Amino acid sequence: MTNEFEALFQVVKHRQESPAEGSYTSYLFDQGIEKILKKVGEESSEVIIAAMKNHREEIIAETSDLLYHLFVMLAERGISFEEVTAEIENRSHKVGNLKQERPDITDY
Ligand SMILES: N=c1c2ncn([C@@H]3O[C@H](COP(=O)(O)OP(=O)(O)OP(=O)(O)O)[C@@H](O)[C@H]3O)c2ncn1[C@@H]1O[C@H](COP(=O)(O)O)[C@@H](O)[C@H]1O
Repeated sequence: MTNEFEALFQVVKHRQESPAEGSYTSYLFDQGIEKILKKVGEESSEVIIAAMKNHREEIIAETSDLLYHLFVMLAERGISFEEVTAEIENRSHKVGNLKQERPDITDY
């Protein structure tokens, strides 16, 4: 699974380094961070809507759109795929992440 993600990230990086005619990825890099973040926002909303509708194919399609646009954002900000996977790996050693409920305030 990580291999597909890594391969997609490599394609994105390649487009960043060598823009290609007719490439949507190159178009995004050319437009800049505001456009990229606008797409991340749009695609996030579309994932939420698809999940609310519980429409299986739509959830998968919109999640794929969101991941792609997140990868473009990471590349634009100079963050490597390995930095994110290292963070995920670090977290995998921790369990019991549920925050304890705050005690009720009884003294004012
Ligand atoms: N994974 C993706 C991918 N996911 C989504 N998209 C594009 O993201 C866009 C999102 O659709 P929207 O309707 O929201 O946006 P739009 O109206 O087309 O574009 P805007 O005017 O809103 O920017 C579509 O044009 C999709 O084709 C992607 N474009 C490219 N890739 C990958 O990037 C590779 C290189 O693609 P190019 O850069 O186009 O050669 C491809 O082989 C894929 O692996």
